[in-house]
Amino acid sequence: MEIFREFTFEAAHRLPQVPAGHKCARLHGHSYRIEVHVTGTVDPTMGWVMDFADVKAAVNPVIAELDHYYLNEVPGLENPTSENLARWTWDRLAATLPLSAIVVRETCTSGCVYRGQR
Ligand SMILES: Nc1nc2c(c(=O)[nH]1)N=C([C@H](O)[C@H](O)COP(=O)(O)OP(=O)(O)OP(=O)(O)O)CN2
Ligand SMILES: [Zn+2]
Repeated sequence: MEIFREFTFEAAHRLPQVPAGHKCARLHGHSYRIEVHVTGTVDPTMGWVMDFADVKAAVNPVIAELDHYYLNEVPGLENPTSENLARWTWDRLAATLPLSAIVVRETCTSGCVYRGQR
């Protein structure tokens, strides 16, 4: 079974590798949404994989490193694409949660899904 919790944060970024004149080379911001997906068996007594509150407690410190920051200045996010942000988030959480996917939504219509190594 897989459960997920969504987290939101606001941040600024620019994409340093895009060609000159690309709109994403300019400083701009997003209301990011990140889904953290966790997998496991359903405990027969509790009826859940894990308490959503425990997912929240594990993820909130990571979100705090991103919220209202300029992502390009966050170590490891010098090129803060959705893909790199998903991988960065996975790497921060993989030791503490049984992750199955990280979903990053940069806009209402664009994002990525990352399923890393466990
Ligand atoms: N594969 C990726 N492509 C792009 C990324 C990315 O992280 N991974 N990021 C961007 C920009 O950050 C951009 O701000 C978001 O892209 P886009 O969907 O083009 O945003 P818009 O809301 O401006 O889209 P429109 O539908 O054109 O208005 C670009 N590409
Ligand atoms: Zn952007």
